[in-house]
Amino acid sequence: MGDAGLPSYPSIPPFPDDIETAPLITLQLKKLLANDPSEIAALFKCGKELGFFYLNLIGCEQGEKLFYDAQRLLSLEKEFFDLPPEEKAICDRDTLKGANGYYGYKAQGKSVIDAKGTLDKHECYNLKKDDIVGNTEPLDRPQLISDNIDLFRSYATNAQSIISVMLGHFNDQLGLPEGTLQNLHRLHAESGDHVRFLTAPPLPDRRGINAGAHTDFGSLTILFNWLGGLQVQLPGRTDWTYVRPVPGCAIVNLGDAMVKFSAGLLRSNLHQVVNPPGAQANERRYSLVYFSRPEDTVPLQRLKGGLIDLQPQSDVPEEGLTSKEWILKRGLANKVTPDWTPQKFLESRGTEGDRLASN
Ligand SMILES: O=C(O)CCC(=O)C(=O)O
Ligand SMILES: [Fe+2]
Repeated sequence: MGDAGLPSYPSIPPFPDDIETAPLITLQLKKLLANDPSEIAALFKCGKELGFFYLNLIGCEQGEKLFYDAQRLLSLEKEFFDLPPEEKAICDRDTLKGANGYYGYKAQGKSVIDAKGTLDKHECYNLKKDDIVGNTEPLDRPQLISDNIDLFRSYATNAQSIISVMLGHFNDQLGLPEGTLQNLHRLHAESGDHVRFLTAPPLPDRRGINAGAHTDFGSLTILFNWLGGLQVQLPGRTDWTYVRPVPGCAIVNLGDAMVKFSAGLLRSNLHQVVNPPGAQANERRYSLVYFSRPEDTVPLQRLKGGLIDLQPQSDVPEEGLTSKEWILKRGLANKVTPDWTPQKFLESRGTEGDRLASN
């Protein structure tokens, strides 16, 4: 039994009670699955206002399965990062065949977190949904990952199905033709969806940023973290506010694709990750993320119909990159390479570009 009274939840030092935390709304997955009208309205409001919310997974079979799979994946994640470097090198993103330089393992300090060129403080491993569910040939990976592929499959298919329910509600609230958003995110179509393992050691001075300010590139993100450190920039503010991890809840946020599809009606909020606060500061931090993204060939531009047609038209023509092009543009521009420039980094920013520029 862990801290939260939930079986298999890890024992961890408490998140401090004396720091400001972001007022994220808690939505009940159980109610969203049951098409509860007030929960659906609350989901839409969260999407328009902060773009981040807690999703309580307890109380329904699908949610509890996701929650308990996430706890098992946390143990696996710790084992993965403890593998010797030569094992992790099997799936190094810079040499991994078929990874486009993006999927696979990234060692600490291999990307930059700001335009000054500051190096990141985290390690991560991105395992593609297409790989997990058999849409494409598996990329090379350590045996540990292959041995646990059933757990990844259970987790990814369940996450994708929960995301599809939420996309359906956004679709209907936006007044789009039935099934529009869900049909741009089909499980068996190739996309940039992936499961991410992410870890960072405690920083030497217990301060500082381990993942820089960003918005997520895709549609919806389901995030599990156990220690604090995630921070959001609340609307109208330029400082950063911690998001308290809540046992039994995932943190869900909208990405840039939702902003583009909805012509700015929905919000993809800036966030960053710093060293855990208070009594948690000496701990290694882990997170587990499911990123959903539109299918590879989908152009990232405003959809037609419903409330979107009432959004202002921009004078600047839309770039209209496909989902795959957008991910690679954003995902590769922060790599430490000989030709990295601050300009390249700035040009690769997401829909938050204007907000960052105004800070
Ligand atoms: O580790 C976290 O809490 C957030 C991670 C994140 O924002 C990301 O991987 O995009
Ligand atoms: Fe993120």
